Amino acid sequence: MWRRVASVSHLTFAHNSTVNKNACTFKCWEAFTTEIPRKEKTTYQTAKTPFITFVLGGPGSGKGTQCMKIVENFGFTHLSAGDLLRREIASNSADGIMILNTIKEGKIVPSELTIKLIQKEMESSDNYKFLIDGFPRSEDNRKAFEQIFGAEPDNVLFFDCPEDEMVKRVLNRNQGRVDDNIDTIKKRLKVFTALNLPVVNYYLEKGKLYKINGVGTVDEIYKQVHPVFSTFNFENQFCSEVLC
Ligand SMILES: Nc1ncnc2c1ncn2[C@@H]1O[C@H](COP(=O)(O)OP(=O)(O)O)[C@@H](O)[C@H]1O
Ligand SMILES: Nc1ccn([C@@H]2O[C@H](COP(=O)(O)OP(=O)(O)O)[C@@H](O)[C@H]2O)c(=O)n1
Ligand SMILES: [Mg+2]
Repeated sequence: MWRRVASVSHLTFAHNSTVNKNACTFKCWEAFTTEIPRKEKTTYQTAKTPFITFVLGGPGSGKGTQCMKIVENFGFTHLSAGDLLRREIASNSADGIMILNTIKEGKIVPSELTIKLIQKEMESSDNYKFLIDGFPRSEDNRKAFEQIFGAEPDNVLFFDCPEDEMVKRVLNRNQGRVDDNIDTIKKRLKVFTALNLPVVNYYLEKGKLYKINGVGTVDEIYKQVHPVFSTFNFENQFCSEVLC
């Protein structure tokens, strides 16, 4: 029988990443000593190192839709940067108006703000597998994430979809979003090409990018996505050190 004894602000990042322990959260679990005698070796099950996937693609390329399927099949926690920003607007926070105006213009919200929202979600999660959807949307987003978290993603999905298909999907999305109109979509597509594609190329050069053809049915597209995750043995992704 296991019980959670600590949830402190450290997440240990992937084995191949620089570790900034102050940025994150880990959970440790300890056996009830009354019920299970302590063994010589260790009685601790250490936290699993976070597994981070960035999910990139233009507006309407299907990021959110495919993330839902990855969640169902692989138990990831889905963090959509856009959803977190919209939640911030809805909560009437001090930054709400600025975020709303930025989204209406199809521009990028200051990186520190978006990262703070992502970080908060990760710290309060019991999970260690995260899909970070719609982030990083610029080189500034990417560099700020690396600086603040001291870590890089384990892998990056990129949904490659022609503009006319993306426009069609966004205009039919019907979620009442302030940016799902033709004027804002045109601006978002320009921002995507100018600011997000350099991030895609950065991860391509690093060998971390999985380019997915974003045209086809949801299931056809997911058939390309599934093998990206089925090759990982998540169960063995433990911390390399004893943390508590
Ligand atoms: N393969 C697909 N074919 C047709 N429509 C799709 C497909 N994938 C997603 N959609 C629809 O397109 C819209 C945009 O998808 P979404 O997942 O929200 O994209 P993104 O998060 O990249 O903006 C949604 O209404 C969604 O239901
Ligand atoms: N990293 C991010 C992600 C989104 N955003 C803003 O939020 C908007 C909507 O993002 P989203 O990811 O929900 O959009 P979709 O690609 O899902 O259509 C973007 O157009 C940006 O204005 C941002 O500023 N920075
Ligand atoms: Mg989305």
